[in-house]
Amino acid sequence: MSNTNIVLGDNQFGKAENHLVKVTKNGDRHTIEDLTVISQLHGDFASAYYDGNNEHVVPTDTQKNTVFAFAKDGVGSPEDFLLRLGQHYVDDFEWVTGGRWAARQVEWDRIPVNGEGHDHSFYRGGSGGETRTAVVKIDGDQQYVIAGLEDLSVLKTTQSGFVGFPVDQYTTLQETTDRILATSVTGRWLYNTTDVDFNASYASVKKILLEVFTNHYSRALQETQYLMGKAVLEAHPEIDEIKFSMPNLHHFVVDFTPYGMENDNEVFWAAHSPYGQIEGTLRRESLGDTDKIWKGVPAFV
Ligand SMILES: O=c1[nH]c(=O)c2[nH]c(=O)[nH]c2[nH]1
Repeated sequence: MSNTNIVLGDNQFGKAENHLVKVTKNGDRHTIEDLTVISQLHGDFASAYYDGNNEHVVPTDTQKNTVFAFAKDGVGSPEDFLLRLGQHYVDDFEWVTGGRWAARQVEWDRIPVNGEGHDHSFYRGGSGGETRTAVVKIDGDQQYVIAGLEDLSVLKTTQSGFVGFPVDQYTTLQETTDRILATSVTGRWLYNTTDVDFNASYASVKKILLEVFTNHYSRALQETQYLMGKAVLEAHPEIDEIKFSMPNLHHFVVDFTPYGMENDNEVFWAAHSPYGQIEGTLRRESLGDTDKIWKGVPAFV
């Protein structure tokens, strides 16, 4: 006989997709911060689920309002903003023990006019088309910060190959020592402290990812991913772990022989799907189990 007792397991609730744009006006010179925030609370909410008793239920509408109200004092960095937001709930509502707050931030760059960035007109920035991400989790007196980026598009036209793979009856792939390597980097990294200049750290991690992508002959996207993550951890002692998901965006050399022409790695068919999906975690060897921290964070492996 199966056990028919149904009990409440993990739960959280809040407001998603709070799209916030903060304009900071320094005279005529304006700046923009554009982020989409989700707020979710953890704590003693069992009686809401079991009995419809809402006395502990901080309304999702209030959580939405709080996101916008907190932006009045400026955002600064998504990580600091989420830490401030999250700690407010833990400090002000005794039955809230923690939660998960996350943001996706896009950049706006000044439109250049006569060689100068315009005061109040902007266009979408992010040189690689990426979106910055941040997640803050609070669990009692523990604060965890996971920063990241999504869809940083990179491509190199040579210095990449793929040889030495096993061959079976289904293998048609030819070995190559010269191919296009293209991917769209999604990564998240876990800080071991909150005492960080998060904007500077983000800029540095992005720079390292881009530099390492360029600076070696890639024998596989797996190797390139490892080198990118290793370089981040070596340069940033405040980061303990980094996770990646990278599509291998195949560029196939178009066969020109039916046209009596040669194609010397010049014309490619950029296939959209299917694509390889290369995922991995790089971490300090001494690091303990972090599964609890990553739980509920949109991630990969
Ligand atoms: O860098 C690569 N990694 C793979 O795992 C793989 N598999 C494949 O077909 N091409 C490639 N390229």
